[in-house]
Amino acid sequence: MQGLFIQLSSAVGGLMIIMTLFRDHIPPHLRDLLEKYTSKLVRLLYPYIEITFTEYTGEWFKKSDVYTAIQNYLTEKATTRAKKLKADTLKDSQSLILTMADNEEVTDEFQGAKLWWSSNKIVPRGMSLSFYPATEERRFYSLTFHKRHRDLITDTYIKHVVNEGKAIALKNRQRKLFTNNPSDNWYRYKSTKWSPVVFEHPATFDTLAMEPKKKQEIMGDLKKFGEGKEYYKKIGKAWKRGYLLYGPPGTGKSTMIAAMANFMSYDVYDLELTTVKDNSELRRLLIDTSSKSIIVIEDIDCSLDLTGQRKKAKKKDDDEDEEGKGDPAKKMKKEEETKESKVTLSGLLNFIDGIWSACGGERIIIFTTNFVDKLDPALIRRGRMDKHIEMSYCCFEAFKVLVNNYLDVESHPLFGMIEAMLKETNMTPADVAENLMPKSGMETPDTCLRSLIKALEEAKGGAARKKAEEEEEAKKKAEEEEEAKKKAKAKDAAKSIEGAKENGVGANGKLEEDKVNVKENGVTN
Ligand SMILES: Nc1ncnc2c1ncn2[C@@H]1O[C@H](COP(=O)(O)OP(=O)(O)OP(=O)(O)O)[C@@H](O)[C@H]1O
Ligand SMILES: [Mg+2]
Repeated sequence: MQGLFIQLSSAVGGLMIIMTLFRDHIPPHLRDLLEKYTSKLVRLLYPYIEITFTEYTGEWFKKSDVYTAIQNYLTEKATTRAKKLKADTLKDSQSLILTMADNEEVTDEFQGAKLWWSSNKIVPRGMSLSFYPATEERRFYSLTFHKRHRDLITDTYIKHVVNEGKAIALKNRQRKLFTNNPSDNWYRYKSTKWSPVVFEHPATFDTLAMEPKKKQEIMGDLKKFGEGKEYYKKIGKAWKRGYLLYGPPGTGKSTMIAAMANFMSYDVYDLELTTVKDNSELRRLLIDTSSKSIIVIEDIDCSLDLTGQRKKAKKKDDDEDEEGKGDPAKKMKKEEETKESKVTLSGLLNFIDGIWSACGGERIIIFTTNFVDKLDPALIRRGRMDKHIEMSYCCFEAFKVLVNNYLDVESHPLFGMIEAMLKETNMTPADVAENLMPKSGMETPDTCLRSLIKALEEAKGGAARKKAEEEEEAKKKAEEEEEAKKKAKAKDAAKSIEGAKENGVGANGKLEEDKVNVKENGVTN
């Protein structure tokens, strides 16, 4: 069968060559007829299908998203398979990349089907006015495959290529860190709600000091979330996840956020709540964030009144307002004060739970706090903040990560001593890291570790001193309270004697006894 196909193909090929060579000698009507039937024959015998993807769509200047996705997809294949490559920079990409050179071909395989991709360009002859940017060249990719794979390619493969290409673009893109602008500037010329800077934080889960088990659990959770599009759709839940990071200062909450953003290849929106005037501004800001992003509110207990104090403060204002009715200076002051953030807990909860939270695809929301107990339970209940992560003082496992990061040391005879000391002393990873970091460039790992031991000893001594001082303070306070109680009792007793005297109680009765007691002890029992 294959032999027959080859023979027929060469016959048709021969016919086409003859036609090209003797084109001018063939009468026009016969030439048209021959061309028509030859192309019919070619279509009949040629079992391959070709699809082209052009760089620009019908709209002016609009680069085709599908073309860009294919370009990204083929870039990965081309670097290992193509013989001719060209260096290029893709839009929003971090670095120089190698793409397929023009007229180059790479092969691909998908579920047993073999496919050929080629990159082509047409340079139109002669001068013409064009709306296409830069040059006159029109680039396109051609995909060739056997017609028996038609359904597989058109239904599944092309979608797969486009999705893969988009994922590659996402991974390689220059990520951004956004901070919110005050709303007074939102509608100025060229102004936006968020200001971006390039996000290049080096923290990763590898460099994060934490128990490995806990770290793995968080990474697994994030991975599951990132791949959970269909799952969230199935359970009818908005594709978002909330994390609450809590712990003392310097335990790595901000570092963890950076590591999460790098792990997921997400942008970060750092939301400063104190510059947001009210709930509607908050909503406008949040719906202006893009998909695949982390929205961070640091120190949530400081930026928002979550403990009911806002209501008290407001009530006080109202009282003052009543008193100072008609006073223009007070009125102005009040107007100025009301300009401050009026974002409420319910406003924040509405966004987290409400239908807006489902706009624009996957999002992670992270709150951090130093004082988890201060937070309103409504804010941190499961479902809102799906995962609570405690960032704690440095344990030995975390120390091992830090010592490896800072000193390239995996084991050392001093490790045993440090392990024991870390169990007894609370020291944050930030402090451990600070002590491990070589200061003058003359230190060896040994001297750095000894300096950490010294710091741990001091911290332990300091903690013991602090504890003793606290105990002393508590004892003193208890004694003072006891003394005050005694004095109050004596005062009461003296008062009752006076009262009894006035009422004429016998001079030798019980009252006389009490009087003696008061005189002698300063107290009655
Ligand atoms: N778990 C950790 N792993 C690696 N480095 C850490 C860790 N914790 C702290 N550090 C180091 O200490 C510095 C301070 O940490 P970070 O800013 O993440 O603490 P934080 O918990 O956010 O503190 P705060 O509550 O004051 O905001 C970081 O720059 C980092 O170098
Ligand atoms: Mg922080």
